[in-house]
Amino acid sequence: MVKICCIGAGYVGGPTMAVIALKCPDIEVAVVDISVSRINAWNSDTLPIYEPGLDDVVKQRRGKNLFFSTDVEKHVMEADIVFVSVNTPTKTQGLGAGKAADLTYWESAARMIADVSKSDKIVVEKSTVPVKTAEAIEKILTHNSKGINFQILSNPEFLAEGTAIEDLFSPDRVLIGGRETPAGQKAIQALKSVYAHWVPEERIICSNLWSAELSKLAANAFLAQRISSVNAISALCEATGANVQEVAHAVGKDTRIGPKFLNASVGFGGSCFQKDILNLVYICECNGLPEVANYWKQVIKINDYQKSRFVNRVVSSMFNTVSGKKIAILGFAFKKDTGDTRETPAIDVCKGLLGDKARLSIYDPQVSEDQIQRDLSMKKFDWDHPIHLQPQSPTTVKQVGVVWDAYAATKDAHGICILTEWDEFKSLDYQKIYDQMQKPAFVFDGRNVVDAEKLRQIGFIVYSIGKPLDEWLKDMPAVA
Ligand SMILES: NC(=O)C1=CN([C@@H]2O[C@H](COP(=O)(O)OP(=O)(O)OC[C@H]3O[C@@H](n4cnc5c(N)ncnc54)[C@H](O)[C@@H]3O)[C@@H](O)[C@H]2O)C=CC1
Ligand SMILES: O=C(O)[C@H]1O[C@H](OP(=O)(O)OP(=O)(O)OC[C@H]2O[C@@H](n3ccc(=O)[nH]c3=O)[C@H](O)[C@@H]2O)[C@H](O)[C@@H](O)[C@@H]1O
Repeated sequence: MVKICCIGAGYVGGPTMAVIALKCPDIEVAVVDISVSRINAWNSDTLPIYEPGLDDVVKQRRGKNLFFSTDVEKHVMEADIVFVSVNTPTKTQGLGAGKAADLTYWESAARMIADVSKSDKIVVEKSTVPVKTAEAIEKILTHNSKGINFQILSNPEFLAEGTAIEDLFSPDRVLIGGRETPAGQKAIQALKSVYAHWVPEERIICSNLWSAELSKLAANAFLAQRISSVNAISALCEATGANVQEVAHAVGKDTRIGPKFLNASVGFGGSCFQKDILNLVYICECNGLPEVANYWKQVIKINDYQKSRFVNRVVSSMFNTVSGKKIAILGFAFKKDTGDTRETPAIDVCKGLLGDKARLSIYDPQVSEDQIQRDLSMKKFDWDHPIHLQPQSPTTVKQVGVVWDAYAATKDAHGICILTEWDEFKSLDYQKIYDQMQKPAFVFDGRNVVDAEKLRQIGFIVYSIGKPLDEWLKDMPAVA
């Protein structure tokens, strides 16, 4: 029986391996991690991550051909194929701080593989890494190996959170990069035969190592660029009276452009877009390409602009001060159908409002109070480290309350900011909410989820990203 071991039981390692175990009953899959609490959760009824459909897949295969363990070395030693899906955060100190990928966790995993291996192995980069990382990993593995043959493959993951299981069941493509040598090609075929259990052959793309590594960074950069493009247009829409949804619809009808990923928003979040673009920028700079670096940097600058533009709009609309005012924050996760808050735009918006001395009452159906408090007190990029190595927040942010219901969050509030597009926010009883709020009552819809006209009829002053402005808002320009 082929044995697979995956180092890193996170958002990628857990779901990816669970699906491989489901689709390949003839393969034994072990997912290992240094975090005891994460592995305990994977072995319990409450999985460490919320992802639609995941519980079912795990329950079907756990204990049969899917195992979660902290015995990292044993499972690596026994495996034929080792996936590495550990954190690759942005460096916060030293050379390349604020941009370059921190490969500490990757390097320690590679060194451990070299130390414990007693048989030939295929080592698969599942984490998103800088282009040319495979070369460095090869050096680590071959330097310490006692005549053992390691083949390195790049097999980046393209799943999106919230739809991870769907994406894994039916991926647009699976990308496998390897060395252009007979041994490299044989390794590619071995990994291809795993995916071929359920992915049609024409969707499995093979390439050289560097193309595979770079394709992942490029794909995320292109996706984020679309959002920054539509968000940039949303600012112009507000200034001119155009409606960004109508513009996006018209633009997306061009089959060369396509309709997906054109939703204007308060900004993109998530663990990867910003991190991967910063990484791309750094690689361009290191390769003497400052113009290319600056081009991609702009995608992040527009994203930061969009978040601060939103905060300015809230403050300026409310007579240029939110000091002491209660603001309800509906939604904290970086998108719907996930409890993940990594780089969520809600963090920057909340910090911006707190900077203006607002009192916040936050509700998200999937995010705990502890998580929100940690997010609001953590330093930028600190979140992207194994949980037990993250700084614990010594204090809680006093002006922040977390409640378990949208009605409690909005009671006596002056304004509401919708920051995640949870479906339930579309069908709230807004009349009831209006009745219990301070007047004038404001809704700032950062995700364009509410029916603005209906809310205006109730009496709300409504701001929707990229939509024609209320007279009230026109009179209160948001100047930083
Ligand atoms: N989250 C996502 O949707 C996607 C993430 N990626 C990439 O996949 C990689 C992993 O991301 P996530 O799964 O989101 O991160 P995560 O933080 O959820 O999981 C990483 C896990 O690796 C463990 N770990 C770190 N060093 C270890 C070591 N030496 N030995 C054993 N375990 C170790 C950590 O304890 C943690 O549980 C990153 O490079 C990310 O860019 C790629 C596609 C999608
Ligand atoms: O490398 C990764 O981590 C993953 O990053 C993204 O997936 P993810 O971050 O999980 O979620 P997305 O659906 O891409 O959303 C990212 C952010 O963009 C925002 N977004 C998305 C689409 C859109 O039209 N507008 C918009 O503001 C979302 O609300 C969210 O904050 C990519 O979609 C995945 O292909 C990739 O594998």
